[in-house]
Amino acid sequence: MPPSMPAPNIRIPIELLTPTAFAQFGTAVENPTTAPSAKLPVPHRIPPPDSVSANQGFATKYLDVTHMSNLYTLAPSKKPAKAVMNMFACAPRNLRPHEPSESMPSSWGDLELDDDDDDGGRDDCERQLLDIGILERHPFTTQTFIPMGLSAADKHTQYLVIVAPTLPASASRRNTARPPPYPTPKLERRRSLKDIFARARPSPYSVDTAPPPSLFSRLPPSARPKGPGLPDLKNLRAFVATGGQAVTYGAGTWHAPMIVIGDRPIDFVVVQFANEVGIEDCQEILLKANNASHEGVVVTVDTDASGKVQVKAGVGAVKAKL
Ligand SMILES: NC(=O)N[C@@H](O)C(=O)O
Repeated sequence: MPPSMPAPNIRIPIELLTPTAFAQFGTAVENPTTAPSAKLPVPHRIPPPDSVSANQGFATKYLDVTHMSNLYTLAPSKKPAKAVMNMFACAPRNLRPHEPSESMPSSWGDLELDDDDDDGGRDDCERQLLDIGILERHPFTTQTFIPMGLSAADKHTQYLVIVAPTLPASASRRNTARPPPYPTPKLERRRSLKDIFARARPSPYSVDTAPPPSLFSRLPPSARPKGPGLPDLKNLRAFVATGGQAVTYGAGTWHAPMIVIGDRPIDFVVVQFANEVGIEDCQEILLKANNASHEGVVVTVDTDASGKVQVKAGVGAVKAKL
């Protein structure tokens, strides 16, 4: 049984998955010239500078669309990892009917998500609730989900990418008995006095030398491990992705197991590193509501008459009462 942590009573609105909005958690991979979130209309978009012509001019090749990190050299077991491609065939989730609650406002503030009389009651829009009872992370690897057989225009089947920032380790310590393995860069070997004098440069102010760039600072920001702490549930985010997008969770990013919304399953090819040491490959935490009458962490899922998930926060949000 995975360890658990207390969960606040909180309802989270859905945002549109865009590379910018998702940057602190990993990468949203999409074709920049056709992605719905891009600012310019499709005919006015030009390929970004890091693209090249390929296949005798019949293809545009976008370079390095996502980064894969393998941090297993820092794992306690020292067991090497290999690159793996698995397939997750994900069935649609059961949502529960909307009902008002006394949840605290999400980090977006009170978006009137819990009133009886807003969208939840309208004929052309349905509001349902998704309970989030578990999060997980892969401390030593990125993990990329690539949906198959789903069109960018598919309105009936979409997927949710649910992620949380990481709390500082100091705020997390009292909650878990023994901290699970997490990559920690090795400190530079203490230098001998002989080394120090051999490299000394006269300086009127200091004899310190600049610290060596750490292993992590050389990684792109989205790929850097997030720290060993617990998930910051009050700042959990829920993004809706289209079939035209893949998503990479940065190493150590807390996330919910993949959530499919709609009427059919989605198959994902999932690319990551793994060394088959359970606690190094995947760490889970159960979210337990503080009190039996509380519902815990809940994502509010609004769908229109066609079943398309509505964006209620961030870029492209449709305000309930406009
Ligand atoms: N994200 C998800 O659905 N599952 C995993 O990350 C997993 O490795 O089980």
